[in-house]
Amino acid sequence: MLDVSKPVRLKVEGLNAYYGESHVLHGMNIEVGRGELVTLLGHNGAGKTSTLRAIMGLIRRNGSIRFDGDELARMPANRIARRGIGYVPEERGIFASLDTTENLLLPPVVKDGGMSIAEIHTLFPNLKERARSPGTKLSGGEQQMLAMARILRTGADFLLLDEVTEGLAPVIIEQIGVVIRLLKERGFTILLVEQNFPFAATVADRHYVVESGRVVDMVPNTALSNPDEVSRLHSYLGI
Ligand SMILES: Nc1ncnc2c1ncn2[C@@H]1O[C@H](COP(=O)(O)OP(=O)(O)OP(=O)(O)O)[C@@H](O)[C@H]1O
Repeated sequence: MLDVSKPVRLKVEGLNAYYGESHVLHGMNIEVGRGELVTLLGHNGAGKTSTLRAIMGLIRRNGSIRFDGDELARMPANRIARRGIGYVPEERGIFASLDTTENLLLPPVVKDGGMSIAEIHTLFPNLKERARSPGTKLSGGEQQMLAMARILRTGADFLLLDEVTEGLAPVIIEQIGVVIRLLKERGFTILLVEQNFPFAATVADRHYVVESGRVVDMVPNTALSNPDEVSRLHSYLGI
């Protein structure tokens, strides 16, 4: 259940989205309360990434996307980013020709309260050590940390994170988990797309299960102490 003590920041209702003629989201419904961490789980091609893209205005969509009381569904992408929503795409988007610090400084600041470079270096010590390394020389884990870090500098306080653990070693996944829990403690609100369910269960408040472009179930993380709930979730995910 949505924690009623937390005001809703994001309310997606009846969201449809399209790539050209291809209709990929079929009435998605999602709510994320202030300070919550909510995941989108589901098979490849279920529509998780497309949901994040539709929220950001990067693909054609209709339906309702209320964010902090404003309707985003008809807003262009550049205005949506300025509302304080930070998107970390699966492909990370690190510029190979720029070094770590140049990549870090690239996205424009959209809101007060963003992290300073010093704070970012405390959170991600690797990025300090690698400050002058070109993007191409960073490991997958360092690239992922950089992709998250540069959004934290912009002042965005609502994060859309797409598969931040994909292809990373367990020790790096653990570090990313520490950072995500710390961000939550600092009041960030996070919508996380994950294939790695064991990881998702260590950071999330609730999980939405996505199938064929719609939400088919919602499971609070606290319910996972019940083995029946775990096997229900596993059966959706084919674990
Ligand atoms: N650029 C694109 N052009 C056309 N169709 C696309 C494009 N990107 C995704 N799709 C289609 O949209 C549907 C939803 O894909 P989406 O990437 O949102 O799924 P996902 O749940 O994020 O899975 P994955 O983990 O594989 O990214 C799929 O049928 C996919 O083939």
